[in-house]
Amino acid sequence: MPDAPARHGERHRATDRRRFPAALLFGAPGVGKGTQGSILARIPGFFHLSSGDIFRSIDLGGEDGREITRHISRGDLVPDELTVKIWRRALDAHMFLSSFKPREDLLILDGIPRNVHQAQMLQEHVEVKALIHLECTDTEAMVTRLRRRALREGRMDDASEDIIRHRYEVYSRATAPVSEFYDPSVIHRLDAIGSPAAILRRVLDVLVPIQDAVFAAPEAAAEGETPAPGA
Ligand SMILES: Nc1ncnc2c1ncn2[C@@H]1O[C@H](COP(=O)(O)OP(=O)(O)O)[C@@H](O)[C@H]1O
Repeated sequence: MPDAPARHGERHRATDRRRFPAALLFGAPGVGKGTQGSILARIPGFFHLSSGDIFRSIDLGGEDGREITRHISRGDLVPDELTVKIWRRALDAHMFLSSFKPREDLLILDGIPRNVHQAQMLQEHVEVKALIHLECTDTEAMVTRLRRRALREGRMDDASEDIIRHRYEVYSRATAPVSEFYDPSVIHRLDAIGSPAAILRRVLDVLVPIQDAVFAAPEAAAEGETPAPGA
């Protein structure tokens, strides 16, 4: 059941205390996380949840929507408490509608966690089995890609080159350290240069064995695997 809405600023306490096995799609803006995520979303057994997509689907006229817009339009991160609250609400809604089926689907998170504090907050909700770091050293190529995406999709976070460059600065300062939060055994660094299919193959090489291991024992998956720390 979806949780009762937590007030803004309150720590979100999920009523469903399961920790869902998850893989993180990680990397700089424009590196292709969303492309891989949307392909994975079409494969049975994966459930892709993008924090950016969640924010873009929120009613911009409401209180949360106005605050989110303020941060996104500057290329800044949305505050952690609000981010995790809304992310968890979206996850609960998908579970309620059975678009996310915890017994069958490996959760693929895209765009979250975006700093170490979010990584700590998410520990209560997910068990990170893999962090897939899509790497591309050609920042200029990615900036060009984002400018094209802005024209195509009208995204406010890519509206100007200044905002895009600010997003890179936020990535290097706040997001890149997230990969050090996790055990090195779960980190997979993949070359993000290549066709979507070539990169998909690299991503699946990591994810398929994890999916097999997590869902091989149906009763373990049915229990939602590991209880949250302190549960
Ligand atoms: N986990 C998060 N924490 C804070 N802000 C976020 C988070 N995810 C997305 N955002 C906000 O939404 C914007 C767009 O995110 P996203 O769609 O993931 O961008 P990209 O795919 O280019 O990396 C970010 O620049 C940020 O302002």
